[in-house]
Amino acid sequence: MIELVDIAYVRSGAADLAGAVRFATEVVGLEHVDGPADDTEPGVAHLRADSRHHCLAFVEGVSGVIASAFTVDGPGALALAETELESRGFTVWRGGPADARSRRVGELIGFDDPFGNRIELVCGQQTLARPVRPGRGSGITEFGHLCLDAPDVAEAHRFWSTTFNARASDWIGDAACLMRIDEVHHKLAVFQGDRPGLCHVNFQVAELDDVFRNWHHLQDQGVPIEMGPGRHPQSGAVFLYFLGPEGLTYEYSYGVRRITDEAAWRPRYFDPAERGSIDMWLGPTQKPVTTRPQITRPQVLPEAVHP
Ligand SMILES: CC(C)c1ccc(C(=O)O)c(O)c1O
Ligand SMILES: [Fe+2]
Repeated sequence: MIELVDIAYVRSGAADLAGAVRFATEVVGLEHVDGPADDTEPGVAHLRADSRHHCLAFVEGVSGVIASAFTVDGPGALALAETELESRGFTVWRGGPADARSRRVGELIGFDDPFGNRIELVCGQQTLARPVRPGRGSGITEFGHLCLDAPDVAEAHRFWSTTFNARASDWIGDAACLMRIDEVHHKLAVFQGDRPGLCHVNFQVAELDDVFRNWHHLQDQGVPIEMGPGRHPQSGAVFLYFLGPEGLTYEYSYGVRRITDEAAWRPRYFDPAERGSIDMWLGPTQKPVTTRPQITRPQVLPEAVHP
């Protein structure tokens, strides 16, 4: 069993790098950390929400998620994870110094989950001591969770809970499973989708007011709102989903539950057919825009693995 400590980052291709960065800073409210003092790397932009050096990286190229990353405890844990994954039949790629530098981690490995989502495991993710300088005052406090697409959610849960320490916090039938790796209700979610992909990235905001203030701001900017504001009955969070460039869906949320009594928590099973199972406020839950770019294979798999 491989112990995931936290989520680390999402790395995504961007056909229009400048446009993706502009949206992530001026609309979403992340910090663009690259600058003269940060050993700028051409074609790569790092976006920051909290003490992590970055939680979102855009790489100039074909749109679509490249990898979703988690931290493990250190080089020893990473080496054990590599052995464990290989013994389970996964082809594991070990990143070189340039890969690690670009991701601001000490070491990394990568593999494809059973559904084709590229996952990276890292150790030594760089922490920035200086306060976050948000591109806009959206109230973001933290990279909250990432949500992957998979055709079979129960199978995805089986994978994440047997290979890793992910535990189901709640289910929405066969539509979604919300999983925790620490006290936070979920840091990883899997949503039913025909193909692998990134369903959304989530950012926690400081106040309830931020969700509604951001909602107005996004509407003023003509940003497509995909769902919300509403309240998820699972985590109890007030949410807002919106569509950014490159087909990337962002979620703001406020008030995610923490599961402090691990032994007492039992996952609940919500029926996706019940009105209110996704939004207790009974707002429309059908996403108007569902154009997630297909993952970009040439960027996803290093040549060493797939010649
Ligand atoms: C609909 C998606 C998968 C979903 C459901 C519930 C929560 C939550 O309880 O916070 C989410 O964050 C989701 O993204
Ligand atoms: Fe979410």
